Amino acid sequence: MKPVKVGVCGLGTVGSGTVNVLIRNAEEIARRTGRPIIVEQIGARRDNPDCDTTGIDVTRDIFDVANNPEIDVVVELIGGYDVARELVMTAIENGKHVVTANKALIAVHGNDIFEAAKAKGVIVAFESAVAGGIPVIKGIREGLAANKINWLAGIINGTGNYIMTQMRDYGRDFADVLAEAQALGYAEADPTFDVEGIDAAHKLTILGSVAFGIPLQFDKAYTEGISRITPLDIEQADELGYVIKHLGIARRSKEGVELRVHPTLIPKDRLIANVHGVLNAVMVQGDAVGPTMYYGPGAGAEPTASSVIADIVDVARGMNTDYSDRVPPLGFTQDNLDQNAPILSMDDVSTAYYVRLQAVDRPGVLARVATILSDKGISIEAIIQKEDKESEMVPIIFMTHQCQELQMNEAIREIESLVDICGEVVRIRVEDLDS
Ligand SMILES: NC(=O)c1ccc[n+]([C@@H]2O[C@H](COP(=O)([O-])OP(=O)(O)OC[C@H]3O[C@@H](n4cnc5c(N)ncnc54)[C@H](O)[C@@H]3O)[C@@H](O)[C@H]2O)c1
Ligand SMILES: N[C@@H](CCO)C(=O)O
Ligand code: NA
Repeated sequence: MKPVKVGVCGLGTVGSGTVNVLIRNAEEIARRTGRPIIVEQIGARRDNPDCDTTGIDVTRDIFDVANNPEIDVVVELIGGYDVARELVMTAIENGKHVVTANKALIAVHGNDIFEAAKAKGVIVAFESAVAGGIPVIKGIREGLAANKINWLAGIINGTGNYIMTQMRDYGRDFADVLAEAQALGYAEADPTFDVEGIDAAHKLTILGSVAFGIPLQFDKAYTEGISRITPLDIEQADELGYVIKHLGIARRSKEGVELRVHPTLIPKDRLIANVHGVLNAVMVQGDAVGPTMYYGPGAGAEPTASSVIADIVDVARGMNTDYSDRVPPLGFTQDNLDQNAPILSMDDVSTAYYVRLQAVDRPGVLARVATILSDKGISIEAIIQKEDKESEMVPIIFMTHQCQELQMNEAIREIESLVDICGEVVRIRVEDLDS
């Protein structure tokens, strides 16, 4: 059979990993596809010492690849929004299939890209864009196709999980661990995307669309990062039987769809609470199957290449079929996407909370705070008051039952205005993730 000719654009961490694994495992991959997959051309600004490109045509202009009539599949691994969009649209316009690891691109421009791909009858595949090496897109889109999915929750940024794990287990400094994650090739070109939850929100947007059959709506996802998590809260959570994880949560109810990324307290005995370092995990709850979990490396050259190549294999198998016989990009046919499902604002979301405040150690303070919470209809599950003999300030922690975020925000504003409360009230959402 004719070989499938691939053009790889971008020869950084993922690009070099992809070329290396395609060459190393060429025989094993061809045993699966029934025909060879060949790296026909590479578009790279510069050579990469981690990748031997001997015998491969290397061009400095990635658009040479998108316009090369020999090429069947353009693999976009340059990252970013604008040039990547232009490259992918050019490739589609030229009738080429596209594989991309770029979650920013799919989350923000995916609806247009999928429409263009449909018009041209080409495949756009993006398994590596979410949770690196874990086949979670395929797992949800194909493996759970029988289910009505109720919710999913995932640790979907390897860099962030790596930082939080190193801070918690070794007391290491945030900036040091971030620099290490960058050196290991885990971080985004702009690492604030990792730390402030933007990368996780890109991935969550994609997961939500694949789970619920809704258009991609990154602009409506709520995003909160990990940069304000303190060692004190990590320690307090631990004492209370919780781990703090940076989660992306998508939930569907009759009110609408929740799409939110934020630090979250999870009971220590949940499997997902024990996912550490660069590892990622996504829990998905389907009505027929119940809770499931997908686990593995969320970043890094070859784990990500593993998913990029799985997509190339899918293209090799599907490229000669009719468009309507293929798995649609989001797993639901494009004309059956639910255009009207509202994405809830964070004010309308209900969760339980961990609330920590610093109060002057004077009689009546605790009662005043409890009264504010109760006036807002927030019921308290536990109060923990710490003694600090060195200071006249005491830390107080409230664990609450579920309440609406709007009520909690109002309560926090009132608590912060009390004279005996010092500084900002810390609030971290709590999720049980039990069923
Ligand atoms: N690193 C990971 O673990 C990982 C995992 C999953 C997904 N991704 C995604 O994969 C993509 C690539 O990430 P990476 O970590 O390999 O980044 P990287 O910075 O290591 O590599 C990107 C490469 O593309 C090149 N490039 C950028 N613009 C170019 C242009 N116009 N012409 C030619 N070359 C250009 C850069 O010079 C660089 O070598 C991103 O979308 C990223 O979000 C990365
Ligand atoms: N920067 C991303 C790469 C994988 O998508 C992460 O750390 O998870
Ligand atoms: Na994946």
